[in-house]
Amino acid sequence: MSFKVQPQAPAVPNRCQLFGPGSRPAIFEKMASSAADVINLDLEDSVSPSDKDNARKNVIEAINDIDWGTKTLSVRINGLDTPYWYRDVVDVLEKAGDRIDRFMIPKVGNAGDIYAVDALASAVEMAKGRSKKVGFEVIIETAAGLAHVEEIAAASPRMQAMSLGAADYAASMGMQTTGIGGTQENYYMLTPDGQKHWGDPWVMPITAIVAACRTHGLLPVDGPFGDFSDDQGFMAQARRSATLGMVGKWAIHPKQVALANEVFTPSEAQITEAREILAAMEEAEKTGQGAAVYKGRLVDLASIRQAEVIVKQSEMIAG
Ligand SMILES: CC(C)(COP(=O)(O)OP(=O)(O)OC[C@H]1O[C@@H](n2cnc3c(N)ncnc32)[C@H](O)[C@@H]1OP(=O)(O)O)[C@@H](O)C(=O)NCCC(=O)NCCSC(=O)C[C@H](O)C(=O)O
Ligand SMILES: [Mg+2]
Repeated sequence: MSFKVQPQAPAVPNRCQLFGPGSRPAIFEKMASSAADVINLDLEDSVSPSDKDNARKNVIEAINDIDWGTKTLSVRINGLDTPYWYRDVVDVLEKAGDRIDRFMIPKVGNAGDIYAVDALASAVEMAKGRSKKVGFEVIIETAAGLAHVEEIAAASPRMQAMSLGAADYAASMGMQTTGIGGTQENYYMLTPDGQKHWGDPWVMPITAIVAACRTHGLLPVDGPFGDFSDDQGFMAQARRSATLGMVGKWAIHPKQVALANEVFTPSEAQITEAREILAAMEEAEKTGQGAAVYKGRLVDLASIRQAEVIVKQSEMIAG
Protein backbone atom coordinates (compact mmCIF):
# COMPACT_ATOMS: atom_id res chain seq x y z
CA MET A 1 0.00 0.00 0.00
CA SER A 2 1.20 3.47 -0.83
CA PHE A 3 1.88 5.90 2.03
CA LYS A 4 -1.18 7.74 0.66
CA VAL A 5 -4.15 5.73 1.89
CA GLN A 6 -6.85 4.95 -0.69
CA PRO A 7 -9.92 7.06 0.20
CA GLN A 8 -13.32 5.42 0.60
CA ALA A 9 -16.04 6.13 -1.97
CA PRO A 10 -19.26 7.72 -0.64
CA ALA A 11 -21.13 5.10 1.41
CA VAL A 12 -24.42 5.29 -0.48
CA PRO A 13 -26.12 2.54 -2.48
CA ASN A 14 -25.57 3.16 -6.21
CA ARG A 15 -26.57 -0.14 -7.81
CA CYS A 16 -28.89 1.34 -10.40
CA GLN A 17 -29.25 4.84 -11.87
CA LEU A 18 -32.64 5.17 -13.61
CA PHE A 19 -32.80 7.79 -16.37
CA GLY A 20 -35.79 9.67 -17.66
CA PRO A 21 -36.05 12.63 -20.05
CA GLY A 22 -36.83 15.94 -18.35
CA SER A 23 -39.33 16.53 -21.15
CA ARG A 24 -41.45 13.55 -20.01
CA PRO A 25 -42.89 14.51 -16.60
CA ALA A 26 -45.54 11.76 -16.83
CA ILE A 27 -42.90 9.20 -15.81
CA PHE A 28 -41.35 11.12 -12.88
CA GLU A 29 -43.65 9.58 -10.22
CA LYS A 30 -42.92 6.14 -11.69
CA MET A 31 -39.21 6.83 -11.42
CA ALA A 32 -39.66 7.92 -7.79
CA SER A 33 -41.49 4.70 -6.91
CA SER A 34 -38.96 2.46 -8.70
CA ALA A 35 -36.35 0.36 -6.91
CA ALA A 36 -33.44 2.39 -8.35
CA ASP A 37 -30.97 3.82 -5.85
CA VAL A 38 -30.29 6.89 -8.01
CA ILE A 39 -32.60 8.91 -10.25
CA ASN A 40 -31.16 10.89 -13.15
CA LEU A 41 -33.51 13.52 -14.54
CA ASP A 42 -32.08 14.29 -17.94
CA LEU A 43 -31.74 17.71 -19.54
CA GLU A 44 -29.15 16.55 -22.10
CA ASP A 45 -29.36 14.08 -24.95
CA SER A 46 -32.84 12.65 -24.38
CA VAL A 47 -34.30 16.17 -24.64
CA SER A 48 -34.59 17.84 -28.03
CA PRO A 49 -33.10 21.35 -28.36
CA SER A 50 -36.54 22.90 -28.81
CA ASP A 51 -37.68 21.41 -25.49
CA LYS A 52 -34.72 22.38 -23.27
CA ASP A 53 -36.43 25.28 -21.45
CA ASN A 54 -39.57 23.29 -20.82
CA ALA A 55 -37.62 20.26 -19.58
CA ARG A 56 -35.66 22.45 -17.15
CA LYS A 57 -38.93 23.79 -15.70
CA ASN A 58 -40.33 20.26 -15.36
CA VAL A 59 -37.22 19.07 -13.58
CA ILE A 60 -37.21 21.98 -11.11
CA GLU A 61 -40.89 21.33 -10.34
CA ALA A 62 -40.21 17.62 -9.88
CA ILE A 63 -37.30 18.22 -7.50
CA ASN A 64 -39.53 20.46 -5.39
CA ASP A 65 -42.81 18.57 -5.52
CA ILE A 66 -42.18 14.84 -5.78
CA ASP A 67 -41.36 12.64 -2.79
CA TRP A 68 -38.07 11.01 -3.86
CA GLY A 69 -37.75 9.08 -0.60
CA THR A 70 -34.18 8.13 0.21
CA LYS A 71 -33.00 8.05 -3.40
CA THR A 72 -30.00 9.99 -4.60
CA LEU A 73 -31.45 12.63 -6.93
CA SER A 74 -29.31 13.80 -9.83
CA VAL A 75 -29.88 16.14 -12.79
CA ARG A 76 -27.87 15.62 -15.96
CA ILE A 77 -27.01 19.06 -17.28
CA ASN A 78 -26.07 19.81 -20.86
CA GLY A 79 -22.49 19.64 -22.11
CA LEU A 80 -20.09 22.55 -21.78
CA ASP A 81 -19.96 22.94 -25.57
CA THR A 82 -23.67 23.93 -25.65
CA PRO A 83 -25.53 27.16 -24.90
CA TYR A 84 -27.73 25.38 -22.34
CA TRP A 85 -25.51 24.21 -19.49
CA TYR A 86 -25.06 27.47 -17.56
CA ARG A 87 -28.81 28.02 -17.44
CA ASP A 88 -29.26 24.41 -16.21
CA VAL A 89 -26.89 25.08 -13.30
CA VAL A 90 -28.21 28.55 -12.48
CA ASP A 91 -31.93 27.82 -12.72
CA VAL A 92 -31.80 24.53 -10.84
CA LEU A 93 -29.70 25.97 -8.00
CA GLU A 94 -31.74 29.18 -7.84
CA LYS A 95 -35.19 27.60 -8.06
CA ALA A 96 -34.98 24.03 -6.78
CA GLY A 97 -34.79 23.17 -3.10
CA ASP A 98 -32.15 21.21 -1.28
CA ARG A 99 -33.53 17.83 -2.35
CA ILE A 100 -31.15 17.75 -5.32
CA ASP A 101 -28.01 15.75 -4.50
CA ARG A 102 -25.93 15.81 -7.68
CA PHE A 103 -25.38 17.33 -11.08
CA MET A 104 -24.25 14.85 -13.70
CA ILE A 105 -21.83 16.53 -16.09
CA PRO A 106 -21.68 14.84 -19.51
CA LYS A 107 -18.80 14.60 -21.98
CA VAL A 108 -16.18 15.97 -19.59
CA GLY A 109 -12.81 16.31 -21.29
CA ASN A 110 -10.51 17.57 -18.55
CA ALA A 111 -10.36 18.93 -15.00
CA GLY A 112 -11.04 22.46 -16.33
CA ASP A 113 -14.59 21.44 -17.24
CA ILE A 114 -15.27 20.48 -13.63
CA TYR A 115 -13.62 23.70 -12.43
CA ALA A 116 -15.98 25.74 -14.60
CA VAL A 117 -19.14 24.05 -13.28
CA ASP A 118 -17.76 24.17 -9.72
CA ALA A 119 -17.13 27.93 -9.98
CA LEU A 120 -20.61 28.62 -11.35
CA ALA A 121 -22.35 26.33 -8.83
CA SER A 122 -20.36 27.90 -5.98
CA ALA A 123 -21.35 31.42 -7.02
CA VAL A 124 -25.06 30.55 -7.19
CA GLU A 125 -24.93 28.64 -3.91
CA MET A 126 -23.29 31.62 -2.18
CA ALA A 127 -25.72 34.10 -3.71
CA LYS A 128 -28.73 32.03 -2.66
CA GLY A 129 -27.32 31.07 0.74
CA ARG A 130 -27.62 27.37 -0.03
CA SER A 131 -25.98 25.41 2.78
CA LYS A 132 -26.01 22.03 1.01
CA LYS A 133 -23.40 21.94 -1.72
CA VAL A 134 -24.47 20.00 -4.78
CA GLY A 135 -22.29 16.97 -5.56
CA PHE A 136 -20.97 16.12 -9.03
CA GLU A 137 -20.96 12.94 -11.05
CA VAL A 138 -19.47 12.85 -14.54
CA ILE A 139 -19.67 10.74 -17.66
CA ILE A 140 -16.48 9.58 -19.32
CA GLU A 141 -17.65 9.33 -22.90
CA THR A 142 -15.05 11.03 -25.08
CA ALA A 143 -11.50 10.30 -26.10
CA ALA A 144 -10.37 13.37 -24.11
CA GLY A 145 -12.32 12.23 -21.06
CA LEU A 146 -10.59 8.88 -21.11
CA ALA A 147 -7.16 10.46 -21.69
CA HIS A 148 -7.68 12.76 -18.66
CA VAL A 149 -9.72 10.42 -16.49
CA GLU A 150 -7.51 10.71 -13.43
CA GLU A 151 -7.30 14.52 -13.33
CA ILE A 152 -11.09 14.61 -13.77
CA ALA A 153 -11.58 12.27 -10.80
CA ALA A 154 -9.35 14.54 -8.69
CA ALA A 155 -10.83 17.80 -9.95
CA SER A 156 -13.15 18.82 -7.08
CA PRO A 157 -14.23 17.75 -3.62
CA ARG A 158 -17.74 17.76 -5.08
CA MET A 159 -16.92 14.69 -7.20
CA GLN A 160 -18.86 11.59 -6.12
CA ALA A 161 -19.21 9.23 -9.09
CA MET A 162 -18.09 8.56 -12.63
CA SER A 163 -19.92 6.61 -15.35
CA LEU A 164 -18.91 5.19 -18.72
CA GLY A 165 -21.16 6.50 -21.50
CA ALA A 166 -20.74 3.76 -24.08
CA ALA A 167 -22.67 5.47 -26.90
CA ASP A 168 -20.83 8.79 -26.99
CA TYR A 169 -17.58 7.03 -26.11
CA ALA A 170 -17.93 4.81 -29.19
CA ALA A 171 -18.72 7.84 -31.35
CA SER A 172 -15.84 9.92 -30.01
CA MET A 173 -13.36 7.08 -30.42
CA GLY A 174 -14.54 6.49 -33.99
CA MET A 175 -15.56 2.94 -33.14
CA GLN A 176 -17.27 1.11 -35.99
CA THR A 177 -20.51 0.30 -34.13
CA THR A 178 -23.96 1.70 -33.36
CA GLY A 179 -24.42 -0.69 -30.39
CA ILE A 180 -24.55 0.77 -26.85
CA GLY A 181 -22.54 -1.58 -24.62
CA GLY A 182 -22.28 -5.35 -24.72
CA THR A 183 -20.91 -7.72 -27.34
CA GLN A 184 -19.88 -6.15 -30.64
CA GLU A 185 -20.27 -8.44 -33.64
CA ASN A 186 -16.92 -7.63 -35.24
CA TYR A 187 -14.80 -7.63 -32.08
CA TYR A 188 -13.58 -11.22 -32.05
CA MET A 189 -10.53 -13.44 -32.17
CA LEU A 190 -10.46 -16.75 -34.02
CA THR A 191 -9.65 -19.82 -31.95
CA PRO A 192 -7.13 -22.26 -33.54
CA ASP A 193 -10.06 -24.30 -34.91
CA GLY A 194 -11.63 -21.21 -36.49
CA GLN A 195 -14.38 -20.52 -33.94
CA LYS A 196 -15.24 -16.91 -33.13
CA HIS A 197 -14.33 -15.82 -29.60
CA TRP A 198 -15.87 -12.47 -28.72
CA GLY A 199 -13.83 -10.03 -26.66
CA ASP A 200 -14.95 -7.12 -24.50
CA PRO A 201 -14.25 -3.77 -26.18
CA TRP A 202 -15.38 -1.88 -23.02
CA VAL A 203 -12.89 -3.43 -20.62
CA MET A 204 -10.22 -0.76 -21.08
CA PRO A 205 -12.35 2.35 -20.32
CA ILE A 206 -14.11 0.49 -17.49
CA THR A 207 -10.80 -0.42 -15.89
CA ALA A 208 -9.44 3.12 -16.33
CA ILE A 209 -12.57 4.57 -14.69
CA VAL A 210 -12.44 2.09 -11.81
CA ALA A 211 -8.75 2.88 -11.18
CA ALA A 212 -9.33 6.67 -11.23
CA CYS A 213 -12.37 6.33 -8.96
CA ARG A 214 -10.70 4.03 -6.47
CA THR A 215 -7.64 6.31 -6.34
CA HIS A 216 -9.76 9.37 -5.54
CA GLY A 217 -12.66 7.91 -3.54
CA LEU A 218 -15.45 8.00 -6.15
CA LEU A 219 -18.12 5.49 -7.18
CA PRO A 220 -17.40 3.84 -10.57
CA VAL A 221 -20.59 3.14 -12.53
CA ASP A 222 -21.32 1.39 -15.82
CA GLY A 223 -23.52 3.43 -18.14
CA PRO A 224 -26.31 2.45 -20.52
CA PHE A 225 -27.05 -0.84 -22.23
CA GLY A 226 -29.14 0.23 -25.17
CA ASP A 227 -31.06 -2.91 -26.18
CA PHE A 228 -33.60 -3.09 -23.38
CA SER A 229 -35.21 -6.17 -24.93
CA ASP A 230 -31.99 -8.12 -24.26
CA ASP A 231 -31.97 -8.99 -20.53
CA GLN A 232 -29.24 -11.60 -20.90
CA GLY A 233 -26.99 -9.12 -22.70
CA PHE A 234 -27.60 -6.53 -19.96
CA MET A 235 -26.81 -9.06 -17.22
CA ALA A 236 -23.62 -10.21 -18.95
CA GLN A 237 -22.39 -6.63 -19.36
CA ALA A 238 -23.33 -5.77 -15.76
CA ARG A 239 -21.62 -8.88 -14.36
CA ARG A 240 -18.40 -8.03 -16.22
CA SER A 241 -18.51 -4.47 -14.82
CA ALA A 242 -19.16 -5.73 -11.29
CA THR A 243 -16.29 -8.19 -11.58
CA LEU A 244 -14.01 -5.32 -12.62
CA GLY A 245 -15.01 -3.20 -9.60
CA MET A 246 -17.94 -1.07 -10.68
CA VAL A 247 -20.71 -0.57 -8.13
CA GLY A 248 -23.73 -0.11 -10.38
CA LYS A 249 -25.21 0.43 -13.82
CA TRP A 250 -27.67 2.76 -15.54
CA ALA A 251 -31.18 1.73 -16.49
CA ILE A 252 -32.61 3.42 -19.57
CA HIS A 253 -35.87 1.48 -19.18
CA PRO A 254 -37.59 0.52 -15.90
CA LYS A 255 -37.25 -3.19 -16.64
CA GLN A 256 -33.47 -2.89 -16.31
CA VAL A 257 -33.67 -1.72 -12.66
CA ALA A 258 -34.26 -5.19 -11.17
CA LEU A 259 -31.50 -6.64 -13.36
CA ALA A 260 -28.95 -4.09 -12.15
CA ASN A 261 -30.01 -4.48 -8.52
CA GLU A 262 -29.63 -8.25 -8.80
CA VAL A 263 -26.08 -8.05 -10.18
CA PHE A 264 -24.81 -5.31 -7.87
CA THR A 265 -26.27 -6.70 -4.64
CA PRO A 266 -23.87 -9.33 -3.28
CA SER A 267 -25.68 -12.70 -3.23
CA GLU A 268 -26.17 -14.73 -0.04
CA ALA A 269 -23.61 -17.25 -1.36
CA GLN A 270 -21.01 -14.49 -1.95
CA ILE A 271 -21.62 -13.02 1.52
CA THR A 272 -21.41 -16.42 3.21
CA GLU A 273 -18.16 -17.22 1.42
CA ALA A 274 -16.68 -13.82 2.33
CA ARG A 275 -17.61 -14.30 6.00
CA GLU A 276 -16.14 -17.83 5.98
CA ILE A 277 -12.87 -16.50 4.54
CA LEU A 278 -12.72 -13.85 7.27
CA ALA A 279 -13.38 -16.53 9.90
CA ALA A 280 -10.69 -18.82 8.41
CA MET A 281 -8.17 -15.98 8.51
CA GLU A 282 -9.11 -15.10 12.09
CA GLU A 283 -8.36 -18.71 13.06
CA ALA A 284 -5.08 -18.61 11.11
CA GLU A 285 -4.01 -15.39 12.83
CA LYS A 286 -4.57 -16.97 16.26
CA THR A 287 -1.81 -19.45 15.44
CA GLY A 288 0.44 -16.77 13.96
CA GLN A 289 -0.24 -17.76 10.34
CA GLY A 290 -0.73 -15.16 7.59
CA ALA A 291 -2.12 -17.73 5.16
CA ALA A 292 -4.64 -20.56 5.35
CA VAL A 293 -6.46 -23.03 3.15
CA TYR A 294 -10.16 -22.41 2.43
CA LYS A 295 -11.99 -24.98 0.30
CA GLY A 296 -8.70 -26.19 -1.12
CA ARG A 297 -7.41 -22.77 -2.12
CA LEU A 298 -4.99 -20.24 -0.65
CA VAL A 299 -6.37 -17.36 1.38
CA ASP A 300 -4.10 -14.75 2.94
CA LEU A 301 -4.11 -11.16 4.17
CA ALA A 302 -5.17 -9.89 0.72
CA SER A 303 -8.14 -12.27 0.88
CA ILE A 304 -9.27 -10.43 4.01
CA ARG A 305 -9.36 -7.18 2.04
CA GLN A 306 -11.22 -8.87 -0.85
CA ALA A 307 -13.77 -10.45 1.50
CA GLU A 308 -14.25 -7.15 3.32
CA VAL A 309 -15.26 -5.46 0.05
CA ILE A 310 -18.21 -7.86 -0.29
CA VAL A 311 -19.22 -7.74 3.39
CA LYS A 312 -19.05 -3.93 3.51
CA GLN A 313 -21.04 -3.65 0.26
CA SER A 314 -23.79 -5.90 1.61
CA GLU A 315 -23.91 -4.05 4.95
CA MET A 316 -24.08 -0.66 3.25
CA ILE A 317 -26.91 -1.80 0.93
CA ALA A 318 -28.82 -3.31 3.86
CA GLY A 319 -28.47 0.11 5.55
C1 LIG B 1 -36.73 4.01 -23.77
C2 LIG B 1 -38.03 4.71 -23.49
C3 LIG B 1 -38.26 5.81 -24.53
C4 LIG B 1 -39.18 3.70 -23.56
O1 LIG B 1 -40.38 4.34 -23.17
P1 LIG B 1 -41.79 3.68 -23.45
O2 LIG B 1 -41.99 3.50 -24.91
O3 LIG B 1 -42.84 4.46 -22.70
O4 LIG B 1 -41.59 2.25 -22.79
P2 LIG B 1 -42.66 1.21 -22.33
O5 LIG B 1 -43.95 1.40 -23.08
O6 LIG B 1 -42.02 -0.12 -22.42
O7 LIG B 1 -42.89 1.60 -20.79
C5 LIG B 1 -43.45 0.71 -19.87
C6 LIG B 1 -43.91 1.48 -18.63
O8 LIG B 1 -42.77 2.10 -18.01
C7 LIG B 1 -42.92 3.51 -17.99
N1 LIG B 1 -41.59 4.10 -18.28
C8 LIG B 1 -40.98 4.22 -19.46
N2 LIG B 1 -39.76 4.73 -19.30
C9 LIG B 1 -39.60 4.94 -17.97
C10 LIG B 1 -38.53 5.44 -17.18
N3 LIG B 1 -37.38 5.86 -17.76
N4 LIG B 1 -38.70 5.49 -15.86
C11 LIG B 1 -39.84 5.07 -15.27
N5 LIG B 1 -40.90 4.58 -15.96
C12 LIG B 1 -40.77 4.53 -17.29
C13 LIG B 1 -43.94 3.83 -19.08
O9 LIG B 1 -44.60 5.05 -18.80
C14 LIG B 1 -44.86 2.63 -18.94
O10 LIG B 1 -45.67 2.81 -17.80
P3 LIG B 1 -47.14 2.22 -17.72
O11 LIG B 1 -47.86 2.77 -18.93
O12 LIG B 1 -47.68 2.75 -16.42
O13 LIG B 1 -46.99 0.73 -17.75
C15 LIG B 1 -38.03 5.33 -22.06
O14 LIG B 1 -37.88 4.30 -21.14
C16 LIG B 1 -37.02 6.38 -21.84
O15 LIG B 1 -37.22 7.54 -22.18
N6 LIG B 1 -35.88 6.02 -21.23
C17 LIG B 1 -34.85 6.93 -20.80
C18 LIG B 1 -34.06 7.48 -21.97
C19 LIG B 1 -32.95 8.38 -21.46
O16 LIG B 1 -33.07 9.03 -20.46
N7 LIG B 1 -31.82 8.37 -22.16
C20 LIG B 1 -30.68 9.09 -21.73
C21 LIG B 1 -29.68 8.20 -21.02
S1 LIG B 1 -28.73 7.15 -22.10
C22 LIG B 1 -27.62 8.26 -22.84
O17 LIG B 1 -27.78 9.42 -22.77
C23 LIG B 1 -26.41 7.73 -23.57
C24 LIG B 1 -25.13 8.04 -22.82
O18 LIG B 1 -24.93 9.39 -22.55
C25 LIG B 1 -23.99 7.54 -23.65
O19 LIG B 1 -23.36 8.33 -24.36
O20 LIG B 1 -23.76 6.32 -23.62
MG1 LIG C 1 -23.75 10.44 -23.84
